[in-house]
Amino acid sequence: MSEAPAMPALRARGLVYATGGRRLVDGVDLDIAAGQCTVILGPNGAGKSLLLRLLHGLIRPSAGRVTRAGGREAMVFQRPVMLRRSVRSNLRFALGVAGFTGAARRARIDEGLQLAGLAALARRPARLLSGGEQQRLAMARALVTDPAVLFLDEPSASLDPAATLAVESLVRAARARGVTVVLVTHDAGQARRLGDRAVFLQAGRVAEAGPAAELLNAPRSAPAQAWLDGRLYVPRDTEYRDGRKD
Ligand SMILES: Nc1ncnc2c1ncn2[C@@H]1O[C@H](COP(=O)(O)OP(=O)(O)OP(=O)(O)O)[C@@H](O)[C@H]1O
Repeated sequence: MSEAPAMPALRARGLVYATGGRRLVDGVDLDIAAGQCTVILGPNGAGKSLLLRLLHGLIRPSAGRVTRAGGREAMVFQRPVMLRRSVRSNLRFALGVAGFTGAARRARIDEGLQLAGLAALARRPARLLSGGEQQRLAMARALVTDPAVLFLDEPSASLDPAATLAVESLVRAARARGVTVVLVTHDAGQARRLGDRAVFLQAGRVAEAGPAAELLNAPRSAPAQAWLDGRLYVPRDTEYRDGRKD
């Protein structure tokens, strides 16, 4: 018996983002599997953050389109954006924007404090928390609104190893709740720990996509192989300014 393939949470077709005459995202076709964690990998400047913003709808594509299965979406950035209010108020405000009121909101505030491990600091101004605590709060604030899709742009890039693991356990909590996670990371170890699927971007294009374990353990494309080996990938037809060729 053949199973009907699950409807993707997001589908990008022919996605282009061009500015200043450069195609920074250059014809991306991608299905983001529902309920899974997709990691987006690639070197600096490959277009990972732009692709994430296009998928989330924060920026408009120059060409192509994103279709979505529906539901609420939330995004967490590398540097958490905290309101100048208490930890509790940050949760309260996000829940209000998402339409939760009354007892349901109060219950979710408590849940968020537990998720973030910040119940003891509920009344503290959020901006006085450590970077790791702020990022846990940002993740919990996103999760308590029950998003269908959670976009994460290098959520642990500025954090130490312990704080990174705390953020990763919140990603697992999201995944366990059935949230579709799309995670941009520079950390191959993190991609291995969290990724179900992986997409490798190079110069705005998908160089390779597939199950995360396969892409990370046995990459087929030269750019992904070079990145995993810690080498600089230089396309064969690259011309150097001094006239030498690769
Ligand atoms: N609004 C913009 N206008 C012009 N160029 C931009 C804009 N946003 C990003 N870029 C450029 O587009 C390219 C891709 O940027 P992007 O931030 O998506 O890369 P990235 O893969 O996330 O990189 P990094 O790993 O360094 O964060 C870079 O060369 C960047 O300088």
